Amino acid sequence: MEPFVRVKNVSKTIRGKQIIQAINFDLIPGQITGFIGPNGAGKTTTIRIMTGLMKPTSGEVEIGGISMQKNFSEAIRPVGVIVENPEMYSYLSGYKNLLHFARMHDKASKDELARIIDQVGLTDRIHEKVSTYSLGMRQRLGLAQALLHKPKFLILDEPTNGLDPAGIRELRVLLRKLADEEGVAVLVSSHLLTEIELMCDRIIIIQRGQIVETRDIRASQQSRYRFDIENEGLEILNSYNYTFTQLENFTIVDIERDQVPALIAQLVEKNIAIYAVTPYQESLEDQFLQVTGGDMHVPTHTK
Ligand SMILES: Nc1ncnc2c1ncn2[C@@H]1O[C@H](COP(=O)(O)OP(=O)(O)OP(=O)(O)O)[C@@H](O)[C@H]1O
Repeated sequence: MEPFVRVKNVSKTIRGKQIIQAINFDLIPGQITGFIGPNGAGKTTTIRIMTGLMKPTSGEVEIGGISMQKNFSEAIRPVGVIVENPEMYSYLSGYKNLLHFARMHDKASKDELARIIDQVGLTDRIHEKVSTYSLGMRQRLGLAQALLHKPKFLILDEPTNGLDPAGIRELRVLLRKLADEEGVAVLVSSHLLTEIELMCDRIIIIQRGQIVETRDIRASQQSRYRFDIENEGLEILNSYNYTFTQLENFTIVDIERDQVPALIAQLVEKNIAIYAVTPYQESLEDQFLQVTGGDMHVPTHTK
């Protein structure tokens, strides 16, 4: 499918310091992409550029085929942004806040407003003042605000900060629905890898201002097998050109399920002892640490 968002060779230098370097990635309609990286890797900077809060030093962001750098007001139209602490008027009700934002953006009809409020699960409390809302409810109101102008691309920066497990689950279900039913392209940045793992179809890992990995996490979970075999087996894997990773006590081979019997037969033919073969479900945390080399923190952070 054609990407809806294209980040093309985007770099940012601030006061002589290169914060991000020639970043490239695409986002596809209907896909939820997780944007992860160690502290200070450049996530917020990239997101600020993608939402027009910051200009890139070079490169370009295209949304729906329109360059943000050439035609910002057109390009930003289909973008919905959810920030960590959405700005709300706490002395007004949730409903009045939404009406206010609806007037600012587009003319969402009352029916549409009711549908969005229902979608984010705030129908029962929408006429109460925002000052009485929990953090989770404010977050949902922020999401409703972003949904007012029917975004085709939704960016969420650390969306689950302060949400309880039920709130996180609700957000996950809602994002899935928006992606599946309305074809929204979603980008979620988060530190919580288990949450990204449950929520996303794809991950992009950024480290020291560069994209170090783009991976389809749904597919990758089904195409890796763990082989507990004697060491001589590794030569056989090499000779048949399998892609594999040798870990401490076992080997992970990148193969599809229907290739497993053939590999077992090849190993048996060469008299390699096989102790076990199991589908390998690597956690996102393991993948992340492998890719970033355990670099969870870059100490130069001065935000
Ligand atoms: N205005 C600025 N001036 C100087 N350096 C900056 C500025 N903004 C960001 N940086 C630096 O750029 C790097 C990337 O910052 P950024 O906030 O994009 O990272 P991040 O991946 O979002 O980190 P975190 O996960 O901690 O929020 C950091 O080293 C930060 O100190």
